[in-house]
Amino acid sequence: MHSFEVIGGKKLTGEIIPQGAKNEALQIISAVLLTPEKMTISNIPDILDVNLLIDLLGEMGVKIDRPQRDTCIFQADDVDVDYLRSEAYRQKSGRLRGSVMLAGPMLARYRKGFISKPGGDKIGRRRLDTHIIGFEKLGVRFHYQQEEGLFHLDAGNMKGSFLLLDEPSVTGTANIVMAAVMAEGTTTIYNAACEPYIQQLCKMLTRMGAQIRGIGSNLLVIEGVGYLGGTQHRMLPDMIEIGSFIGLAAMTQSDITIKNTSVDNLGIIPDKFRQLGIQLQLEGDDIHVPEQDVYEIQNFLDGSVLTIYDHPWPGFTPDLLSIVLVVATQARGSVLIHQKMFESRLFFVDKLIDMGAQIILCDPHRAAVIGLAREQRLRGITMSSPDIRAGVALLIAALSAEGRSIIQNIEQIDRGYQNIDDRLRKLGAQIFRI
Ligand SMILES: CC(=O)N[C@H]1[C@@H](OP(=O)(O)OP(=O)(O)OC[C@H]2O[C@@H](n3ccc(=O)[nH]c3=O)[C@H](O)[C@@H]2O)O[C@H](CO)[C@@H](O)[C@@H]1O
Ligand SMILES: C=C(OP(=O)(O)O)C(=O)O
Repeated sequence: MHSFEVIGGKKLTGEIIPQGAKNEALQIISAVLLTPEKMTISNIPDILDVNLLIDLLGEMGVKIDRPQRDTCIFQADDVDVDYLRSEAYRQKSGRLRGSVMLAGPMLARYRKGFISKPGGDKIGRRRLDTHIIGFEKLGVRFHYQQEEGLFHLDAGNMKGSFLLLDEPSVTGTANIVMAAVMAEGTTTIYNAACEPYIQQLCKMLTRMGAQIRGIGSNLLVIEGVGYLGGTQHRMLPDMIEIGSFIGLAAMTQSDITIKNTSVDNLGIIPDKFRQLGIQLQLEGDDIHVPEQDVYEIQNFLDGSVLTIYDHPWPGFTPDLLSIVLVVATQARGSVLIHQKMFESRLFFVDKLIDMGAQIILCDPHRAAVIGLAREQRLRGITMSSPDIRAGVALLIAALSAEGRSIIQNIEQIDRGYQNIDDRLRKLGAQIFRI
């Protein structure tokens, strides 16, 4: 188990390029199972979760050529369907959330699928009802085998249908779309997730020969086709990494330019940081965060205290709330952070409180932050990273703090941030892997 040693309090400067998007990569790489033809995927982030998924595909018999670290050519022309029942599959897939999205393409192509308890962040209940009920509406039969901890899915003859999802689940929508593109007839998915990563998946599937209308909306209409061919696809930059870098720059009083951010795909993210008083300058597709002494949290128009909460796209992503929370600890003013989707994602605030932050954890979903307006610095401490985004929030806190911090359990951070220590050192950060 590695840790990061961080000597805080240093201002950073320079340019940083965001990695390809983790959560897009997990969808796109699962989709290569839909065709026996070659799929060339680029801008793949070199991170634990994505590499695990690529390994899983390799073990299923998918041919993988990796001419560059960020590019893979996949060919799923000889897949071992039964591998998904093996103990090895259960072990590996249990380490990442994204593995659940192998089921949709497997059902489409082989009419069979298995879902074991997927991994991912332990941030509260993460149910799979939307996935399973969605498949069921397409005619898939399922049974849960308790001893194996495995959902067995059997598609027989999958038929398009009308689906009103009980919630716009991101991986659930991706899974159902990937199953429906090769089901017979028309599938209508209402209350679908519609974030840029789902849009990217749908656009790629269309290039492969799928027929999908309504891309970008919460109403997708899919006409099933009998065959999909190969294509090329490039991942968007990771919007959560971009948000994390904005927060990092503000909190450490740094001057950072985040390159090639695909601003049009960031939705409301820049505005949420602006509500915290952070200046952002858009320079083409780059975001420049200039050095700022104090940033002041805005109130709502009626003068009441700002609340920042998560909401399905185009609302604010839950994956950036931990970052917003940590950044608010050094702002002038107060904000209520309301994490509606996940029930165990705010508990890391006890570490920020130990560092000197003023936070009241009202309940598992809400934390009130009273900003210190830089009148008092946070103090470095030893802490452990509970999940991927809390891990980066703690890293940002440590980089801004007085003195030395140790962050343990950094495998959580490595799940989603590529060589973060090297990249931050290039900006002048004192961070060491120990
Ligand atoms: C691999 C991947 O892509 N992971 C992302 C994906 O996870 P994932 O697809 O697992 O998340 P879901 O969209 O299914 O839902 C996340 C949680 O929010 C709850 N929920 C969801 C929608 C809603 O309207 N109300 C509600 O309460 C769900 O019950 C669940 O507990 O989407 C999440 C929500 O953006 C992100 O945090 C994860 O990073
Ligand atoms: C919760 C996240 O990831 P996962 O769904 O892979 O656990 C995340 O990326 O913030």
